[in-house]
Amino acid sequence: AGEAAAVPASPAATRRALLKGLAAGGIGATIPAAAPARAVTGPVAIVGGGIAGLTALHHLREAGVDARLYEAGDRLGGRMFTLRRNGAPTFEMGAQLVNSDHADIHALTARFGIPLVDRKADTHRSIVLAEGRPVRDTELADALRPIAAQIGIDADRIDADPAALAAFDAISVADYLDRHADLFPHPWVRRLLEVTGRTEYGAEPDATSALSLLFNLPTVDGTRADILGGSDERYAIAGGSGALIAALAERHARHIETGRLVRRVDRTTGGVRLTFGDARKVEAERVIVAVPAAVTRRIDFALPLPPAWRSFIAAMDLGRNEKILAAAADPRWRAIVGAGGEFWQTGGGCASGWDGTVLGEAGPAVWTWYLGGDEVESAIPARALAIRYAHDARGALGDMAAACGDAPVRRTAWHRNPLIGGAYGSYPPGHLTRFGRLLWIEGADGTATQAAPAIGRVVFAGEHLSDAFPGYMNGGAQTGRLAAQAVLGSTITPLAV
Ligand SMILES: Cc1cc2nc3c(=O)[nH]c(=O)nc-3n(C[C@H](O)[C@H](O)[C@H](O)COP(=O)(O)OP(=O)(O)OC[C@H]3O[C@@H](n4cnc5c(N)ncnc54)[C@H](O)[C@@H]3O)c2cc1C
Repeated sequence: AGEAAAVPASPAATRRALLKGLAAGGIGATIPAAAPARAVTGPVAIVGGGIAGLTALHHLREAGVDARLYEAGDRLGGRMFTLRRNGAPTFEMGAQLVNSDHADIHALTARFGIPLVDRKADTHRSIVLAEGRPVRDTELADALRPIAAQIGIDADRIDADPAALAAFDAISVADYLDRHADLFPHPWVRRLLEVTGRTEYGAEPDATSALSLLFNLPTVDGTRADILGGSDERYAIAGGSGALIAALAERHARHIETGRLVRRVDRTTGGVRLTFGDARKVEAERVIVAVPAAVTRRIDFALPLPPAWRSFIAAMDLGRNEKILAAAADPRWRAIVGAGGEFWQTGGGCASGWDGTVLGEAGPAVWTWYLGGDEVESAIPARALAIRYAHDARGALGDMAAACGDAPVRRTAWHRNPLIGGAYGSYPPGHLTRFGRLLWIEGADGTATQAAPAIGRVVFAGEHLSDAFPGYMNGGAQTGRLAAQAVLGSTITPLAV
């Protein structure tokens, strides 16, 4: 559809393999024993009504378990939030894009009969603007080839030697790029790697492990380069990500309570007790805690947890990303990048953008400007930022300022939301070496080969605990499914619809 096929890469498989390497190499924290798989008899409480908690609820209810979900806010969905206001454009405030290998999201949407819209079906292009100048595809491939080859060599070393893996994780992206300064034919090539890292991890290059370079960053093959190797961002949920949340909520409405902030989890003789912000209490046999990484430590876990888990909870954090969403009366960028293309730039303005229109329904087009790391701290109001970014990107996208005109603009600021605390899992140097053995790892048959988040009566879920899909809706749904499996003591096949 106008763009060459993606360069084959599989960041999800790479990350899963690296985590298995950490476990095999005996590096990092000791794995607490997983809860023995045994059928649950009493009620199960689920804390957090994002996709992780809702998926856990769904699978438990389908298995006939007496499960109940408690969400602190007055809205379900967490970081999946399609904002609809009468008379205003529909804005996708959080997650929007679904990859081809996001099996749990594919399965859940199919289960509820919600189509996934193929964003790449029509003509589209990716444009890179280097210091204001559009870069041709072959020039991009030539510029990235030396550093991509070096990353490939390091990936092979890591595969062969777990100690090399820890050494690689110990340094930051900035350290790695400094070490290989001679591999950048132009300064903008390094800056491009830095901006893609900010976008994907929400952290500055000196605060992100060099391992991240092996996951989502550029791949080169012949004359073709992919900025986000392997993350094909091919689909969007028809009617917005909120459509899946609405379907799950409707199906299980009688088992969901909103406005229920859990402050404390403690032990009873037969199970656990949750204490809410208003001092009310409920008891359950097990609890699945599916709140974002950064707010897990606001819950008082007054029961035995392995010291490694206490350290993990203290260290878990989220990167900072946000969207500036600008509705457009005249989406003239579609003639340039199409509805499925994207824009990247180094040197000024916003690092990336794409058509963020909620697909599968009528309504105005929306452009997404995507900010990461320190960019989110800008105190400039959303509209002024949108105009500034449009001006900086005009060399690639044409007159965006005129396209968006006076149409509504929204800014998302997830890092300021006290129930969320950031965008998605962030991995500073050394973090995965220390805590990689505490994540879920899924085997080829859909069962967990590492179930460290299942600790007796408490089971943790959430995108930040996923082996292969952190930072994605799919990581939330996958860990919710694995948590439900741990409680049920039996396997749920992700592709069963
Ligand atoms: C700007 C942005 C863009 C993104 N884009 C994409 C994308 O294009 N594609 C993609 O796949 N992913 C994307 N993501 C990531 C995706 O949104 C998340 O990975 C996923 O939605 C996380 O789901 P979760 O259930 O783990 O957590 P959440 O959605 O954060 O849900 C956790 C819930 O717990 C609740 N909670 C917190 N504390 C308590 C408490 N004490 N008691 C009770 N409830 C509590 C919260 O209110 C929240 O509802 C994006 C995220 C952001 C921020």
